[in-house]
Amino acid sequence: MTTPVRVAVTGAAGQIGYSLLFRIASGTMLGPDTPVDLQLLEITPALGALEGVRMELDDGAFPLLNSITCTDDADVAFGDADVAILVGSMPRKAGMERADLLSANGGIFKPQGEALSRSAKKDVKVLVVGNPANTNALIAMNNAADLDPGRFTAMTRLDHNRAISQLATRLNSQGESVSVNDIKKMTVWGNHSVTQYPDLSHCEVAGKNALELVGDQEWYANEYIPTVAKRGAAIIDARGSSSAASAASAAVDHIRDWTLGTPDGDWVSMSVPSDGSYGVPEGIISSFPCVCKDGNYEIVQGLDINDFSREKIDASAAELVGERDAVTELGLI
Ligand SMILES: NC(=O)c1ccc[n+]([C@@H]2O[C@H](COP(=O)([O-])OP(=O)(O)OC[C@H]3O[C@@H](n4cnc5c(N)ncnc54)[C@H](O)[C@@H]3O)[C@@H](O)[C@H]2O)c1
Ligand SMILES: O=C(O)C[C@H](O)C(=O)O
Repeated sequence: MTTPVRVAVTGAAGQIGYSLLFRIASGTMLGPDTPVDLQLLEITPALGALEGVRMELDDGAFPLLNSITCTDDADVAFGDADVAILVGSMPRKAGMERADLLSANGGIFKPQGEALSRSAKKDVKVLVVGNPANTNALIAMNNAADLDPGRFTAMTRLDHNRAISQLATRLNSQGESVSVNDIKKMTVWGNHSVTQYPDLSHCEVAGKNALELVGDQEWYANEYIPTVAKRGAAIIDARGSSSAASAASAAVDHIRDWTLGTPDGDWVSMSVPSDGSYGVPEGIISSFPCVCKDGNYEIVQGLDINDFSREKIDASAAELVGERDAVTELGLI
C-alpha cells in the first residue's frame, strides 16, 4: 500500500472540522489513491465530542482512512505530520478588541508553532484557517524555529471562491452564459478581512478580460468588492454561525492545489509569507496569486498593478503590518 499521508487537523470537533474531516477521509483532498492518517487535536473538554466524530468517521468505512488519532497533545497531533490544518482558534466575541483577540490566539498559535517545529515533518504544509488567519499563521511561523517559513500559509481560498461565484452570478444577470469553470486568474490580495481586495483586472472569463465584460466600474468598486469582502459577515447574519462547509471546502481546495498543482493557465489565491513582491512588505503573510507545481507554490510575477489596485493592496498590507506590530508588542513573535 502507498504510505499514508499524515494529516493533522486542530479544532477537529468544531463546525469546520465536521465537514472537513469527512472530505479528507473520502480522498477529495489528496486524491483517490492516497491513504490518510488523521491526527486530530482538540482542547481537553472537547475530547468527548471529538470521540463522537471519530465514531462517525469509523461509520463511514472510508477505504482511504488508515487511522484516526484523537488527542489534546499538540506534539502527538503534529507528530511526523505532512499536512497541518489549523482550524481551532478563538473567534471574536462581543466586546472584544482586536488586541484581545490577537492575544488570546497568541496563546494558541505560539505553542502550536513550537510543537510543529518539534514534531512535524520538515516539509509539512501548514494551512491556518482559524481567524485572524493571516496573523495567526504569522505567529505560528515565527515560533517554528526549525521550519522553513515558507511552509506556513493562511486561507484566502474561500474569498477566492466567493469572488468567482459572485462574478459568475453578475455576468449571468447581464445575459452572458458563464459557469465558474470559465473563470480563470482570479486574485484576492491582502488580509482575510474586510480590507481584502478581490481583483478582476487580470481575471479572464472564457479568455476575455472580466472587468471589460462587466463594463461597470461603479458596480465593481461599490458592490462587488464589498460583497466578497463582507460575505463572511453575511453568512453569520443568515445562519447564526460562521461559514463552515464552504470554509472546509476551501481548505480542501487549498491543500489539494498546493499538493497536486494548479491547472495550466490558471492560478489561485493563497496567503503566503511576503517576499516583497508587488510592494507588499516582507514579514507579513498576505494573499497573492500563486501557481503550484510539484508540491511547491510560487507567487505569480509580472502583473501590472494600476492605481486603483495599488491603493487597495497597500491598504490591506497596512492592516497586516498593524496586526504584526500588535503581536510583536504582545511578545508573541
Ligand atoms: N479563513 C477563513 O476563510 C475562515 C472561514 C470560516 C471560519 N474561519 C475561522 O475558523 C475558525 C474555526 O471555525 P469553526 O466554525 O470550526 O469554530 P468552532 O468554534 O465550531 O470550532 C473551533 C474548535 O476549535 C477548538 N479549539 C479551540 N482552541 C483550541 C486549541 N488550542 N487546540 C485545538 N482546538 C482548539 C474548539 O474546542 C472548537 O471545537 C474560527 O476562527 C473561524 O472564524 C476562517
Ligand atoms: O467572517 C468571518 O468571521 C468568518 C469567516 O472568516 C468567513 O470569511 O466566513
